[in-house]
Amino acid sequence: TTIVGLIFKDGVILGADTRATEGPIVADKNCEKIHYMAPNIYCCGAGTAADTEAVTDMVSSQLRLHRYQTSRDSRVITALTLLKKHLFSYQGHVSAALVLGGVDITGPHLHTIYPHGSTDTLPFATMGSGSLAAMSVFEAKYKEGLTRDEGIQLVAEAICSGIFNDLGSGSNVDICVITKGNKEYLRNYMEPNPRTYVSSKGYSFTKKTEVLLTKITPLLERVEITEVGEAM
Ligand SMILES: C#CCCCC(=O)N[C@@H](Cc1ccccc1)C(=O)N[C@@H](CC(C)C)B(O)O
Repeated sequence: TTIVGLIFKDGVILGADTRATEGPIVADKNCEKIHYMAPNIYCCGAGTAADTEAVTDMVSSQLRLHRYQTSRDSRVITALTLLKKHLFSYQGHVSAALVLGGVDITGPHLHTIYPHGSTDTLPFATMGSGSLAAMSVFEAKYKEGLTRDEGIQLVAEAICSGIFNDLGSGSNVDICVITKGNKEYLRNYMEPNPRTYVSSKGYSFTKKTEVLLTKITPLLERVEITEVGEAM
């Protein structure tokens, strides 16, 4: 996974790739890693898919109940505290590495949360197996006061760095733009790895191959079963 976040002029932008793996196998080519926490708060997840899904769902529900109790919009710090206390209590056994971002009455906020429960607050952040590739892009190009388009561009470039240089990341780029009173979830903002069109007409072989096949087929018909169940 490659997940990122940055603070720009008007708020926060989150980004993620869409690959889920099981060892060397791609288990899902287009999964969603940017989770809804509250109308103004989203969270990217890396690590064990089940853990990132479950922990963000749980805290999202807690935030919703808290909004009813307080009659107020959720704050990013509330989500941060609920997430880190839960992860810390499980001593790192819940393998969720998160990039939490949102805009509340106190302004824009971006945090990283590690599986053991430690957190950091930064103007730009990356997590997952592709985090080093993505961070190299931010270290080279991030600056304060980025416009919405500049921010989206930089997030997309950082995610693409993970997609093309980390085998644990791949497929598409998802982006989420959060500003005061507004959010845009851009699912599959980029699809830089389209599947090349597979001919529906089947395959055609060169003349030579056909000749070879006509020679081999009669031989195959003469294969005898030497022992029960054993074919030569
Ligand atoms: C779909 C499906 C099965 C997903 C299995 C599954 O959690 N894969 C993990 C890697 C992993 C972790 C621990 C044990 C085994 C396999 C994975 O792809 N994590 C990505 C993020 C999640 C949200 C998709 B990323 O961090 O690479």
